[in-house]
Amino acid sequence: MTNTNETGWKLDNSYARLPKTFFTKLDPNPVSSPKLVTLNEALAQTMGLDAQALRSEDSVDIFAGNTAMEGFSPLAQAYAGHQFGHFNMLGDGRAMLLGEQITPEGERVDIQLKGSGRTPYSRGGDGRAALGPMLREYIISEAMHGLGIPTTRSLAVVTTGDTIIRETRLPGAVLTRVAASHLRVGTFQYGANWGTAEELKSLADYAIKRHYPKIEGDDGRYLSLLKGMINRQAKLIAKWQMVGFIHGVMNTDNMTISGETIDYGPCAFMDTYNPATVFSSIDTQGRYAYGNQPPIGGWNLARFAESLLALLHEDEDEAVKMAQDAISEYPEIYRSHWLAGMRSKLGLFNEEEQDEALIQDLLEMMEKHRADFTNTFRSLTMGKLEGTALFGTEEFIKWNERWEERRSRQQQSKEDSSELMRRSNPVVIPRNHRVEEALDAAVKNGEYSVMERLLKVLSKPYDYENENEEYCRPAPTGLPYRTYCGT
Ligand SMILES: Nc1ncnc2c1ncn2[C@@H]1O[C@H](COP(=O)(O)OP(=O)(O)OP(=O)(O)O)[C@@H](O)[C@H]1O
Ligand SMILES: [Mg+2]
Repeated sequence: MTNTNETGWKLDNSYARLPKTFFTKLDPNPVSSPKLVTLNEALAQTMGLDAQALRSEDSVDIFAGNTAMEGFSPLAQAYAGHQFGHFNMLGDGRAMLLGEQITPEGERVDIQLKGSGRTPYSRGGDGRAALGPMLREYIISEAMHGLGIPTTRSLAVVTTGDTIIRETRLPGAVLTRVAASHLRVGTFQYGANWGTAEELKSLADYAIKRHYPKIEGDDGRYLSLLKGMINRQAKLIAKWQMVGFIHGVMNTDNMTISGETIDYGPCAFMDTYNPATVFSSIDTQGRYAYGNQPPIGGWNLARFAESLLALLHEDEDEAVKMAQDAISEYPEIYRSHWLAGMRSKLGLFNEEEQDEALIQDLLEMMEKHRADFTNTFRSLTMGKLEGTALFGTEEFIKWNERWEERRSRQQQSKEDSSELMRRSNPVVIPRNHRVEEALDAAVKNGEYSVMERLLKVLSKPYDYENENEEYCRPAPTGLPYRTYCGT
């Protein structure tokens, strides 16, 4: 047990007060020689934690799961999930929830270790994680935060000193993840399938209290929870589409109730615009391709709705009807978030009926001419029409005239419109080859400066003052980029 007062930990564990079916308490699961390799000082500060104290041996032992914090017993959460459409019992097979930090702002955030060893939900797995994938999660989640997209955060990575065995032998690591919570659609699916109606109700009320407090105590709160989730997920997925983020494994256990992006396993950012883009080596059917993310979000929300049926109405037919009515609104809700995002990317404030056609026409040309997604919008923002064959084509020149005309048909000035574009079109994204370069240096050579530099650039992705040209270039063409779940 470690006394943690000096560090600034102010922990609670409200999750442990839920019915016991939702978790299993765990003992620490020590690793041989933990070493802190990266610490998110800015995040630590917003959480009321002292960065210096977090570097101490005692803190590193906490990050490694070697010791528990005073008065707290960690736990593994139970959940289920549809993985590539197939329903399974899952749960934290390689993670433990340490507790919830109450920040100086009064917010409650989960502190969870990922890669911390076997749990009762590990099935055949070793409960461990490799250094590369944990650093990758750190980089991409922090990049998402920089982009202004709701996401779990990364506080620290420690190496364990132990080797883990995958296709090769790899250095083991533990990531400390910070999240609004780790409640997933899969947590509700677990509650609906393996819990009693009362237990499911406790879970739903708990989720409402943490994430939808405005509806707490309302009579129709479970339907409001469903509608709130539909809106948050529609908004989240629209934001992913705006920056070309491909999650890669949108199973229902990887969709949060808070509306944060979670699980940075096989995700990656699209370079050349093509809705069929898939990076994950296991997604052979393209289920989670860029262009499929919006409908898959709807599919997952339908699974969430199913898990709530018992709470929606005592009459089953009535409950099904309520769920269906809510779910049927998702496509339109998503579309309005997507349109709003795309209008901003094109510097448009007001709404005109022809806007969707204007946007679709640009996207179609980008696909045809294999234009880089991020750099096309960056060039449009800067008014520097170079860098892609698209800009030289007659069809683009015509489109450009239409766009200019459309921009002039609004009250706001051209300068305001450009400013909106600068806020909506990132200059830098975590380019796949840049991420790989940073990981290579860290994992193979223990050299973290490449990653630190990358993180710094990614923390200000809309900074048009420093163009960071070398971080903007797409990968040299070669083999298609492949990602792996990293389990
Ligand atoms: N090495 C492992 N040992 C035991 N269980 C594992 C291991 N890797 C993954 N799992 C479990 O397999 C399931 C699906 O894994 P998935 O890749 O979605 O999650 P994850 O990356 O481990 O975690 P998270 O969703 O929390 O980011 C989860 O229940 C996870 O805990
Ligand atoms: Mg997962």
